[in-house]
Amino acid sequence: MGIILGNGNVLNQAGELTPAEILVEDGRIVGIGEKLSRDGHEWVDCKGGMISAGLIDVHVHLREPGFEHKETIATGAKAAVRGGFTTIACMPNTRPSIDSVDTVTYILDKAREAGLARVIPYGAITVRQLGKELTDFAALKEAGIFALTDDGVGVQSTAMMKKAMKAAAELGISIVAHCEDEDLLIPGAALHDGVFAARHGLPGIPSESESIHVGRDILLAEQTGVHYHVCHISAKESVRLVRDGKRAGVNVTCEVTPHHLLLCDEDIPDSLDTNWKMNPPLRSREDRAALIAGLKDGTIDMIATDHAPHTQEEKANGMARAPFGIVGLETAFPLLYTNLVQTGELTLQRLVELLTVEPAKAFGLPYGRLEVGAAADITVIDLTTEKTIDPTAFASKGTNTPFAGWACKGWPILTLVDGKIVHHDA
Ligand SMILES: NC(=O)N[C@@H](CC(=O)O)C(=O)O
Ligand SMILES: [Zn+2]
Repeated sequence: MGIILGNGNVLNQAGELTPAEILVEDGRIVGIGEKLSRDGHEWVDCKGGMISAGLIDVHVHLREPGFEHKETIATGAKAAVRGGFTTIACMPNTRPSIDSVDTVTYILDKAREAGLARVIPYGAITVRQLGKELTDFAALKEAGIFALTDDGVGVQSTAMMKKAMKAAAELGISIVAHCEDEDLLIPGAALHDGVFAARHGLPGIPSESESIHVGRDILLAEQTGVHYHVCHISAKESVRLVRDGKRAGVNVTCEVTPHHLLLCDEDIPDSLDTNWKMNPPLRSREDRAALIAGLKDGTIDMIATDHAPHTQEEKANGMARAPFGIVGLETAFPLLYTNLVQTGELTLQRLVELLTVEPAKAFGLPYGRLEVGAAADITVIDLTTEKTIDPTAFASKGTNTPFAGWACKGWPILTLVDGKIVHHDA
């Protein structure tokens, strides 16, 4: 006996929503049609919502092991499926960091126990993410990592990055980079080096601290032939470098976060609320415009949340000392749908692609498509009911978001992973 997702709509080739039912059996999509035979299957009402392939997020901080007070694999995976995400890749800046087979295995086991989203851990590029010594790439690959990254910090040494790319290319693993040149950082700087920081007399984080690494790494990727992916791109110069790299035939991809697409430094409240502090920082209005242009022309390949939960106590430490990061899994789709699709900036079809097939394509994942034969990773999204973002209702332990109180449409109501219902807002 299977499950029929009825009373829903799918995007057709032309990007229009058309009525469709989906039949799921044994973890796979086995039928898509306007009316399917009931045949004793369980029937689930999609209430007129959009049925899409499950969303994929390649940039999530789950905090376990080591920082379970901020998030656990179970709470993060719950937040993921509530946000419509069926596959998430989790970052290695845990304690211990994900630099050994044991830690990879620990995370995969915990994720299986939680039984919610697919969780695929990244492996660290360097031991303890200290930038000094490469981890055992072959062993990490064998253990099942998503890709390699030292996210949370940039790989400072150019020689180390080149060595990492060479080794990763040989093994067919992607190198994913948090681009940040620490030489250009001022201690305590928390916000973009732009109009807002200047108005408040605060030290700023310059755009070139990011773009210098982007440029350096694209040249190294060209040399080594590795697939190189830029995390949370934020500066217009970085977008330009990726665009040029792609034109030159370099195997470079990049992601952008919902917050960098929707906010800029001038939106930060004068109260200096630390829910507006994240790394990279919200940049200028022009940077934000360049990110949207990059999404439209294909320079930017995908959207990833950079879900980075921290406790309210930690965030209460003031702008200079509070940790960088905001949560994103439970608000990404409604925010993007309401503020980019409904405003006419992006089509619904493109938004869905940026969260499904595009990340799958870039990283060679067998997910992200709603088609017969595919794994039944499915998300149903209510495009009409408006609700206000309420952090107290999050499944995530983190409530650190600048979007509290925003009214949005586009809320995921049903999520299936491997044919199993893991979230149902009935
Ligand atoms: N993005 C953030 O602001 N913070 C991330 C680290 C990171 O992704 O660089 C975190 O781990 O909290
Ligand atoms: Zn990062």
